[in-house]
Amino acid sequence: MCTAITFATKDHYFGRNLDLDFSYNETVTITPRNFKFPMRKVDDLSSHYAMIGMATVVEDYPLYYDAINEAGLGMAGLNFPDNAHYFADIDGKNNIASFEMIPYILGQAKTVDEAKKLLENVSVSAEVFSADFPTATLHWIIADKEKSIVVESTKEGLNVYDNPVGVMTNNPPFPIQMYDLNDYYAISAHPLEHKFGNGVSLHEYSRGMAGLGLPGDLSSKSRFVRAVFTKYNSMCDDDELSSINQFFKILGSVEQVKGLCEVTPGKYEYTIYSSCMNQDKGIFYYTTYGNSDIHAIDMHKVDLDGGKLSIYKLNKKLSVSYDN
Ligand SMILES: C[C@H](CCC(=O)NCCS(=O)(=O)O)[C@H]1CC[C@H]2[C@@H]3[C@H](O)C[C@@H]4C[C@H](O)CC[C@]4(C)[C@H]3C[C@H](O)[C@]12C
Repeated sequence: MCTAITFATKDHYFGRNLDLDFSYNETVTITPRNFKFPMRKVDDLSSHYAMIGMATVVEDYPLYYDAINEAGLGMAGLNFPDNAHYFADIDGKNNIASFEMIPYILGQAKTVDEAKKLLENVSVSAEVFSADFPTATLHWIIADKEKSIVVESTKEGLNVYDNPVGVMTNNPPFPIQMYDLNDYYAISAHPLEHKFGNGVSLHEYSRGMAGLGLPGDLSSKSRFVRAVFTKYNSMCDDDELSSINQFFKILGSVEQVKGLCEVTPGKYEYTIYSSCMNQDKGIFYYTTYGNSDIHAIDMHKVDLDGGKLSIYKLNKKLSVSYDN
């Protein structure tokens, strides 16, 4: 399972938790403007917006999980098992393989509206990257500095939904997630008057009781509600350090601790990494399960007119500052 969020203070931020039981050796990868993205069914992208994000690089091809481009548009793929459906090639459509979706959109669109325009003629093709990888069953969140959408390719075709809360997890399909927020209508971060009549003596014996009912488990429906509630009630200063610290705290409210979610006998899902991308500055921040220090890679520190990938290995080793 995974959770992606958008967040704004003075700048705009986009990122996700990647929850899985193993890693595909992902790295922070910068793709400059003149790196050639070979496309299977449409013209290769030989000149495009530069992007930075988390990717597994296979034979010099970055298979992105989440990224932003130099214009600040962000996109992330999250698991959408049983519901994701990819198609055989359709005449007259741009048939884009699921692993090509992030470069296809971020390479060519500066905003959500431009992404929507591109998506009008896209069919997600069932083409696999190689026999060595399973087909990723994904849906995508796309966000610029103002708004966000969700893209779901199901048996019915390609659905594009406005995402007013800027949060996405996994199943069920996005309209159901949004509808189910109704169930939590009354939850609040502020103390409430009880509604049991004047004669009943009730008191709040603990702080936080107005939030009773907020789901605490790790299912994707529960993480969706919890991330939306946490994002909208969280408060922080608007400088960069306060903002990224707060972003990781919000993701922390839905992170997965090893051992709590068994996916196959003896194998447990956990938050392998959390990412936070500054959409205004082109900086990719991340933490890993093993090392909660925040690491940063700035896309503008490399030659974005180049043609070669810049690849940064993740720092997964814990270090402790001893104060005496
Ligand atoms: C499984 C990952 C999403 C995390 C998630 O939602 N996990 C929950 C699992 S579940 O709901 O509980 O089943 C997704 C996100 C990005 C995906 C990867 C990226 O799409 C890049 C390549 C794409 C290739 O086609 C397949 C391997 C792959 C390297 C993908 C493997 C896997 O599907 C990833 C890592």
